[in-house]
This record gives sequence, structure tokens and C-alpha cells, in this order.
Amino acid sequence: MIEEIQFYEPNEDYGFLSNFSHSPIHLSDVTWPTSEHYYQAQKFTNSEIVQEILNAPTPDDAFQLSRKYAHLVKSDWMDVRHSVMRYIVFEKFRQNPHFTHLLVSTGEKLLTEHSHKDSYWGDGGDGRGQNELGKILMEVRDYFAEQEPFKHVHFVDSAKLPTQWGTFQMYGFVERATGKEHLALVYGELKQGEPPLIRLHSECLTGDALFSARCDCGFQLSRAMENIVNAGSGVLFYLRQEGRGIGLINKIRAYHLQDDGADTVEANEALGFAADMRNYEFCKGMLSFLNIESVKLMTNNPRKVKALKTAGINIVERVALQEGNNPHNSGYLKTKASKLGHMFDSSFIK
Ligand SMILES: Nc1nc2c(ncn2[C@@H]2O[C@H](COP(=O)(O)OP(=O)(O)OP(=O)(O)O)[C@@H](O)[C@H]2O)c(=O)[nH]1
Ligand SMILES: [Zn+2]
Repeated sequence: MIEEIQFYEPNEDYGFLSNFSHSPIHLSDVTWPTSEHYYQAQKFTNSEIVQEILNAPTPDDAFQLSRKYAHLVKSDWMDVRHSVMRYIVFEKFRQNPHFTHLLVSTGEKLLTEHSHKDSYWGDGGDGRGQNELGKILMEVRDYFAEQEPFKHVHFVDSAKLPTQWGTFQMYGFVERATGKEHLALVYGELKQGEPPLIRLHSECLTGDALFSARCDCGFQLSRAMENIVNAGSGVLFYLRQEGRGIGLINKIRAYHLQDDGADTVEANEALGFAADMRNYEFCKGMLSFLNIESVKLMTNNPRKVKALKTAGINIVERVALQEGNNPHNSGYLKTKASKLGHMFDSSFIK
């Protein structure tokens, strides 16, 4: 049974789908406040009417103006209105990527404009209408679902996450290629043009949750969250890449080999894995959802720096995150430096 999303008012659930939702659309040298403004204005050839509709304070006013001048609608409007609507809905999402992420995140659901006033663009309120706007939205969704950066993750939901340092807003994403569930913990306000302090933290159950001293992850995680709160804003991306991508059980097998003398790279390779199996491509989708283009990145790992640069993310600053050196992990840290290129100060790994 295909799930259905019914939308109508811009301020209700899925309101971004409505033509009345605020979504600036720049066409040649004009900025239309909503797709509704543009659609209603195209009914007329009289430039003064077009200008009056463009300047209408709300989409509802734009709609009322087109009713007021109904006797002046151009003669071929009924022949062209569908292509006008399709064009402006596509442009709305092309120019407002956050909305595009939300649209793509509706997955395969049926999108229905639940409008008792309109049985052409909507369902007529009784489900018997043509729902032409819903059909256009699903077509536009299918297109963007295969495009960068929308194809990597679906946003599902967000909720507050109070912590000892401060309260983050937790965003849940599902990676389309693997089904893995990744998080973005956002603190404070992410301001356009101000690169936020971020961390791409790879999941380490033993370090992050079981207080393990044989790696530096848990120490880094708490420090990173504290740093973000102290900076006033930022994002901790929690990536389900346990064991540098080989998973928890394989990491235990790798630890066992390390208990018998192998180093962290040799152990992975003895199990038939590369030293590091992680891929960060999908992070593009989460960064784009949050409208982040430049970052200050907390890491010691040159591969992460490279991965983000390859993903087109501008790293304005790399912030070292050297935490938790102790007798149980000093060999591990030394191997990360010598074999995986981790950038540690000599004072950190004595
Ligand atoms: N396979 C394997 N994974 C490990 C081992 N120790 C830690 N990990 C995993 O390594 C990941 C963290 O990678 P690190 O190299 O510690 O740090 P990084 O995230 O690459 O780099 P930083 O951003 O500087 O912390 C987590 O997924 C851990 O589960 C190990 O001995 N073997
Ligand atoms: Zn760890």
C-alpha cells in the first residue's frame, strides 16, 4: 500500500510542498517570493498587472489579484498553464536546496494537494480530483533524487538532545546506499557565511559508549562536543562507520589480533580489509541539508580533510583534536601517525 502525504497550508506539515510556501525564485532580474506569485502573474500580458502581482504582500493576495483581473487572462492560458506550473515548481526546488532535500526525503510516497477548492491541481478534497500539482512534485522529486547532493541521504526527523555541555538539535538521516542511520548534532545557530566548527566522528561503540582506553575516540567525542558548545555553534556528525568501516564484530577480531601483537593496520589487513574502509561521500547530503559550504574541521586525519575537499566542502581551518593519550592506546596512536598519516604533535605521542 503506497503511503500518501496530503499537504495544503504552507504552515502545516509538508507545507514546503505548497505553492504558497516562502521560497524565493530568481528569474532573469526578478525575484518571485513564491511559486504562486509567478504562476498567477503568467496569466497576464499586461505588465502593470504582472508587476502588481509580483509585489503582492502574500501569495493569497497574488491569487486574489488574478481573480480581480480574471477578465484579462490571456486567451491561451488553459493550453500553457500546466507547463508554466511545471517550470516554476522545478525552479523553486532547484533554487531552494533545503526544500529539495525535504522533497527527496519523502521517498516514494504519493504527494497529494488536499484542496477542496481545486480538483485540477488538487484532489478536490474528496480524492477524486486530478492532483496535477502532486504529480508535478513527484516528477520533480524523481529528477532530484538522482542528483548530487540529494541522492546520498534522506532526512527523517529531528529532536532535542540535552547533554552535559548544552542542548543540541539531533537530525536523523538514512544513507540511501547502505540504509545506515547517521546523525548530525547541531548546536546554536548556523549562520550563512560563517564556517561552523564541525567534527565527522566515526562511530566507535567501545570508545564512545564503553569507556575504552585502547583508542582515543571517546575522549575525542566529548572534547569535540565541548568545543562546539564553547564556540557557540557547530555540528557533530556521528557517522555509523564502526571499526573504520569494518563493523564492531570485525573490530573485535582485529583487536584480538592486536592483543597477539599485530598493529591496527596489520590486523585489518590480516582480516582481508584495507587499513581504512571508510567513505565520506554521503556526508555531502547532510552538509547540504544544513546549508554548510565551508567548515572548521576538528580532526587529525588527513583522509578526512581530503574527503571533504573532494566533496567540494571548503575547509577554512583544520582544528587538531588530540585527546586521551594513555598507556593502553599509545601504540595505536603511534601507528595511526606512522601508517595512516595522522597529524599529531610530537608532545602528544611521546
Ligand atoms: N578496524 C579498527 N578500527 C578501529 C581501531 N581502533 C579504532 N577504530 C575505529 O576507528 C574509527 C575512528 O578512527 P580514528 O582513526 O580513531 O580517528 P579518525 O576518526 O580517523 O580521525 P580523527 O578525526 O583525527 O579522530 C572508529 O570507527 C573506531 O571504531 C582498530 O584498532 N581497528
Ligand atoms: Zn575508538
